[in-house]
Amino acid sequence: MPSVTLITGGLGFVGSHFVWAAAREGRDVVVLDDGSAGTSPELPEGVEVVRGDIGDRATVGSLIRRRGVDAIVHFAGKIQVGESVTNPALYFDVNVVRALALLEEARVAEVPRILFSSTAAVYGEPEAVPIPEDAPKRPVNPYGASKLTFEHALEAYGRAYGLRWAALRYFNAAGADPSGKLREAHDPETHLIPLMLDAGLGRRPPLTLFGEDYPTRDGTCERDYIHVVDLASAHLKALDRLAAGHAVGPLNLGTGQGSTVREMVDEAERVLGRAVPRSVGPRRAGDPSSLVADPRRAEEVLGWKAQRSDLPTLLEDALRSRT
Ligand SMILES: NC(=O)c1ccc[n+]([C@@H]2O[C@H](COP(=O)([O-])OP(=O)(O)OC[C@H]3O[C@@H](n4cnc5c(N)ncnc54)[C@H](O)[C@@H]3O)[C@@H](O)[C@H]2O)c1
Ligand SMILES: O=c1ccn([C@@H]2O[C@H](COP(=O)(O)OP(=O)(O)O[C@H]3O[C@H](CO)[C@@H](O)[C@H](O)[C@H]3O)[C@@H](O)[C@H]2O)c(=O)[nH]1
Repeated sequence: MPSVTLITGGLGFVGSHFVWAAAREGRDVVVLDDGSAGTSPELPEGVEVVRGDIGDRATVGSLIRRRGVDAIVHFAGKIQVGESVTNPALYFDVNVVRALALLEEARVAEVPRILFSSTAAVYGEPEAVPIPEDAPKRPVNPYGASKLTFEHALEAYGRAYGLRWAALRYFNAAGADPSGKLREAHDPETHLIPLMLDAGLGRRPPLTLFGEDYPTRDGTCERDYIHVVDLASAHLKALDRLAAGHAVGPLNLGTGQGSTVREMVDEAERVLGRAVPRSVGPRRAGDPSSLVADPRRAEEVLGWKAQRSDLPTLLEDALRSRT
């Protein structure tokens, strides 16, 4: 029987890019999204979109059975670090309680494999960068804690029930499809790249740099920005590996190269050809100083390497999607 993949959160930033990548390879996919992020990206013709909650077991179960789903790629969730500090109840509800309902329904329906969007936030403040997968996991915000909890559930389901799973720990998802038809559009937008490009384009207020007293080379936070198109290709490879009967487990998806906030702003100014108005503000709660992936395990296991994540390409793609 041909494979059918259920994509939760397929109307979101990373999920919509994955839907296109899968469809371009002729894969059969169905999207489940409750629309809570308020985005409605253009998706490939013919892709079924079910409006529903991952925690609604009746909806999930009937969808899995009706479409014959044999793999799940689970992107749906709440994603803002700052909001998770002020409203942890929401993060544990969506990212843990409802996600566990999805997982349990998948088990009952005998779905053999699942890919999960995890995050660098599971590591917290790392002891050393670049960060390998077996580094200590001590999240410093409820967002990271909620994602790590779901990873623990996957591990336990794998051991007890033979579920084959991968937890793909993205570092900072960024960029956009080179066609310009998809874009990073969170509401409210909290991510650095859209905020700084829009500030440079005069569409938003000046950018605030959150802190300049971090122990990094220029005092601003360092992150590892990974293009969504590279994320999508890693997911396809991970799905194939699971389908071939292999275990995958946790994998970092990053480039291994960190960029500071100031370096990002400098590169954005070059790509924009104009200044990004900005000021320096206090630190944002829950921000680790430096998060850079050691991507070697993903490269070995998946035979994958980031291709479009160099800063000029990544920012040019992001800019094209906003103009
Ligand atoms: N953007 C990043 O930098 C980044 C980094 C690391 C990990 N991640 C993870 O990747 C995943 C996707 O992130 P994104 O940036 O595309 O976020 P996004 O907000 O654009 O997409 C999430 C999607 O999930 C949907 N959703 C939320 N709650 C739902 C529910 N209860 N039931 C059904 N659908 C629901 C939303 O409507 C949205 O379309 C998330 O799990 C996030 O934690 C993102
Ligand atoms: O107006 C802004 C917005 C961000 N930043 C800084 O820019 C960096 C990147 O911030 P942001 O784009 O908000 O991403 P992160 O907070 O690093 O979090 C992202 O990356 C994490 C993994 O690193 C994921 O888990 C999260 O889902 C995703 O939101 C951080 O140092 C922020 O302090 C600013 O200085 N000013």
